[in-house]
Amino acid sequence: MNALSVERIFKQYGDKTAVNGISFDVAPGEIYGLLGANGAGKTTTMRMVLGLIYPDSGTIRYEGKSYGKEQLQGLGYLPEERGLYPKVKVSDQIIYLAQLRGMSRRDADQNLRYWLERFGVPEYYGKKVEELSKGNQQKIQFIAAVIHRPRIVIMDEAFSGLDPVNVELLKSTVKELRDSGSSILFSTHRMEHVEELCRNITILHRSNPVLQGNLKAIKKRFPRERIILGTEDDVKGLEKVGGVMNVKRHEYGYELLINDEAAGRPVLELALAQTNVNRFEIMEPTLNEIFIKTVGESHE
Ligand SMILES: Nc1ncnc2c1ncn2[C@@H]1O[C@H](COP(=O)(O)OP(=O)(O)OP(=O)(O)O)[C@@H](O)[C@H]1O
Repeated sequence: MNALSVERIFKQYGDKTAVNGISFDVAPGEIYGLLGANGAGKTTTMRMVLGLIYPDSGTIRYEGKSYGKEQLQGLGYLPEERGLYPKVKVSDQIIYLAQLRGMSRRDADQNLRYWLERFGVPEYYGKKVEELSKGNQQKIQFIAAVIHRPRIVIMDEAFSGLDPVNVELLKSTVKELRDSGSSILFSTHRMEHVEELCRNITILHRSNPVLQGNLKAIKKRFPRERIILGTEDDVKGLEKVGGVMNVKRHEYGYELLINDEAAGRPVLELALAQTNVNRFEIMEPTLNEIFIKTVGESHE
């Protein structure tokens, strides 16, 4: 059974449609990517999933059931706008939040200590939030979202404002949550994070779902338009090969834009006839390229 099933949800604010009939399913132990430009409808969708606002129509099911107290306790939320109390001690507010979600004080305390250790900051237990840097406050916000071991975690821009070391730390934690069976609905503008974490995605554009499905399958549907050619020396005549649209010289060799994958073989043969080739790859489109194409095209 799906952890989360969203079926044709709509949300209107006055005459502005914020979410126009989006459906998707998230399996247990899956990280699902919700993508879209600013204002596309991601946060509104997440708020509906969280039960903070109601859809005008459509249904949301949590492990097959509709929203109730038990579902609320099974949800965790990392909001885009961080919402901790600056003057309150980390331990007081995290334990309070965990208790609101049905956890005993003792378990909450134990979990909080585990997570602070996990993030390498056990000394924050007794500190006020305002005493921590922005990035470290974010770790505490992350702990607030997962302290009660929710089965479904909703993360809006989970890694924004973090340095690269802490991005890696939180990323590994998100994978750990997934591997322990939690389902994660994940929104971000950082496509490389989606490529690394998400199995299935929805791209929203101006409130509408415009591209949806398994990320690997989506990538197969888009043509390969780039060749990476690693060479030791110059290669002459690459721009004359049929199907080659553009040739860029880099430190490592060449990057070629092509309009036909069949250009690959003659490009490789031409290079091999002139020098050693240490890398040759007809690249899959990146999610970033797919995103720009999709959103650009439907914009037109
Ligand atoms: N409470 C509200 N009242 C009126 N309009 C709203 C409200 N909430 C959202 N909207 C509108 O709905 C649309 C979708 O907004 P939403 O915040 O869901 O986008 P988003 O994809 O999360 O954007 P971002 O990436 O900038 O966070 C926007 O046009 C926004 O202005």
